[in-house]
Amino acid sequence: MSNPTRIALIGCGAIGSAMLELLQADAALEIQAIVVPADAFAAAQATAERLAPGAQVVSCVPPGGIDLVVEAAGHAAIEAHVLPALQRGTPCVVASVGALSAPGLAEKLEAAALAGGTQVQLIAGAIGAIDALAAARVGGLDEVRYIGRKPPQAWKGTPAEQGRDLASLARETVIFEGSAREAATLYPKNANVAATVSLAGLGLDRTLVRLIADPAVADNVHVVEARGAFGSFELTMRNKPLAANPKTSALTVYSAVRALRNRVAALAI
Ligand SMILES: NC(=O)C1=CN([C@@H]2O[C@H](COP(=O)(O)OP(=O)(O)OC[C@H]3O[C@@H](n4cnc5c(N)ncnc54)[C@H](OP(=O)(O)O)[C@@H]3O)[C@@H](O)[C@H]2O)C=CC1
Ligand SMILES: O=C([O-])CC(=O)C(=O)O
Repeated sequence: MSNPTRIALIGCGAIGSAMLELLQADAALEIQAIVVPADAFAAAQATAERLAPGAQVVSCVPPGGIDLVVEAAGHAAIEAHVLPALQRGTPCVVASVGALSAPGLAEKLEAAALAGGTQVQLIAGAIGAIDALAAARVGGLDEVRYIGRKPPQAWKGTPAEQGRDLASLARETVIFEGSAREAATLYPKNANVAATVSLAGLGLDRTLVRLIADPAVADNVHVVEARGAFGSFELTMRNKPLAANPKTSALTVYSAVRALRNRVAALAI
């Protein structure tokens, strides 16, 4: 049997710890390091002892002995950890796709990957049909719309709280309408999907986004409507949120685990 792929996981929150739980079963994938800020060390150590006893908890991706980096931490972690890893030649898998809404960051990621002779992979995360959308782009797209609908509690700690009490919303309320770039910038923990849909499709500035707080739903509901030379599609996802973070859908965890498993699988799908 070949040596396992040695992984550095950035972030040990709702996504990171759920990934560790699932990856315990994968002999071909070995968590070598868990990268978290100093104030999250104790909690990450406790999680590592339970789910990845061989992993060291550190504040930076170790410069050697890592074959693959996976980010599940938030936008700031891209500049801090993903760019340097790419420059060193380590491939990276990224969940915080909304970070690419910052001017110049996509170009910096490409330049770092080119300099390191490696690749950065943006996962589909909480949304589906990214393969279909990216393929449809080849033939030309006319319009792509994305609607993100979540329960009011999922919008806590975001600009959606300005001028309204989320807890007392009686009916669905549009909290944002605009471009995917603005959505991903204003809602870094809630609009990664908006960025992913736009990067696969019409781009951050031409993708129309509506975000809704809806007391009538319990799931994170994502709708994509696309039209172009290929024809059209409408996609609705009703994702179960993670108990540890209602902003985040469980599918994001499965998408990240799938990305890692596909990197070592003899047959990938
Ligand atoms: N592509 C997609 O579909 C989706 C993407 N996401 C992205 O995934 C990210 C993580 O989600 P989730 O796990 O639910 O969030 P959590 O807040 O539960 O966990 C984030 C973790 O990352 C750590 N962290 C924060 N900043 C850094 C940093 N600079 N370096 C290393 N670790 C850091 C946090 O530490 P501490 O506790 O100290 O802050 C925490 O351990 C989100 O911020 C979002 O950007 C989320 C949902 C869907
Ligand atoms: O997990 C989800 O449902 C989507 C999400 O938070 C995001 O787009 O950032």
